[in-house]
Amino acid sequence: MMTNSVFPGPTAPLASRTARGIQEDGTDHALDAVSRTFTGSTVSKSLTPRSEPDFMLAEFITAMPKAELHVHLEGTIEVADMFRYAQRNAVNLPWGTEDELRAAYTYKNLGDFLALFWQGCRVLTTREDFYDLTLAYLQRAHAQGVVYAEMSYAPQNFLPRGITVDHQIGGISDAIAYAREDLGTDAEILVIVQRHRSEAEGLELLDLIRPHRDSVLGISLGGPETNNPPAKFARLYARARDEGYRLTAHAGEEAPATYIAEAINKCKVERIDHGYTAFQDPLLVTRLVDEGIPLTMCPLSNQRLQISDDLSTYPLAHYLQAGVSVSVNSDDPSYFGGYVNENFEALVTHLGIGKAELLQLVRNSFTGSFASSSQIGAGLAAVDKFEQFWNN
Ligand SMILES: Nc1ncnc2[nH]cnc12
Ligand SMILES: [Zn+2]
Repeated sequence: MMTNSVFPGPTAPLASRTARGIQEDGTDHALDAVSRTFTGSTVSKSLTPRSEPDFMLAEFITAMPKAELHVHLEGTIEVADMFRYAQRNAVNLPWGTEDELRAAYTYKNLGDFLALFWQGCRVLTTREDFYDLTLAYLQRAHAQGVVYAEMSYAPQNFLPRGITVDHQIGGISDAIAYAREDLGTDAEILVIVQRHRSEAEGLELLDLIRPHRDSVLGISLGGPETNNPPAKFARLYARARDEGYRLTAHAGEEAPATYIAEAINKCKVERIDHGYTAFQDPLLVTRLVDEGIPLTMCPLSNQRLQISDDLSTYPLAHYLQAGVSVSVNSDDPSYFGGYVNENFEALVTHLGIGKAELLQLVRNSFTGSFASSSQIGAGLAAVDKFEQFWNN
């Protein structure tokens, strides 16, 4: 299939997969060699964070085969494309120039960000827009070594403007088919139910997407978290489970750990998006390990939304050490200053993690996915092969 996109594809070249060897700096970055205590939101550690990721480590990050499990398609509109979509669809934007738009990308909190994010959604209108948006993300993800992506999007961002789910899911699915064939990157759709809307509206959404059941792998809950607890959607999740969807929810992004426990207990989710605040309840962290419930964490998002004011105390290190299946993801990459690899690089820079942790994180990205067991096996085998290749 040929793409009919009017947008230029991303230009980032695939990093060489032939480069070998990481220069260890004498300090082993393996977590078990590190003394870490975790109290409240503070991780103290003996490692010195790097001022920036080593060149070779950045190359290692790009070359690692990986899955991305938490990315909002609407959050992948690049600044220049925002203006192109707006022009093509005759949508007025409140920003006159790309620089003005970029200057608006500072957020006090999640609500502040969502107000801007919803403005951005207004430029997407046609089936072709959804196709172009999805393909542009998958090309970028492919260039970053992503071999499998679970891409979220919220149909309720578009339904009030009369944009049908047929156009939305149709455009996204066509781009997935193209990327699978042309890039070899596989992808699935997760539909987000907006938590500030009623459960009844969410149930109507389940009715609307039912004809596309085969194109949608799972359901998540997104939007403003505080005062919109998961239990509000318990019936919706029960129905989604009956219909065979895989289940996840944003929880513990800005709200306390009780929201994470509630998503697991009341909505029976299999995975948690973010889970940043899990550290507030050590028994919950143990439960995540014991029950194998993964967290899809997004460091740059948490930093830009002022959830984590200092990535050198980012709790991912603690969760990884405790044995939680935590993965690294970009959330809304064009709004938060980086795609998945920039998120990995931020962890190297601020937490001082090294190759062993990076490999564990990408293994978790496959085992924590909703892919079939054969796809997960293939992803893990690709990581094993990569590790052997790199070590020899
Ligand atoms: N970070 C985020 N949290 C909740 N809902 C979102 N929708 C898009 N980005 C989101
Ligand atoms: Zn998210």
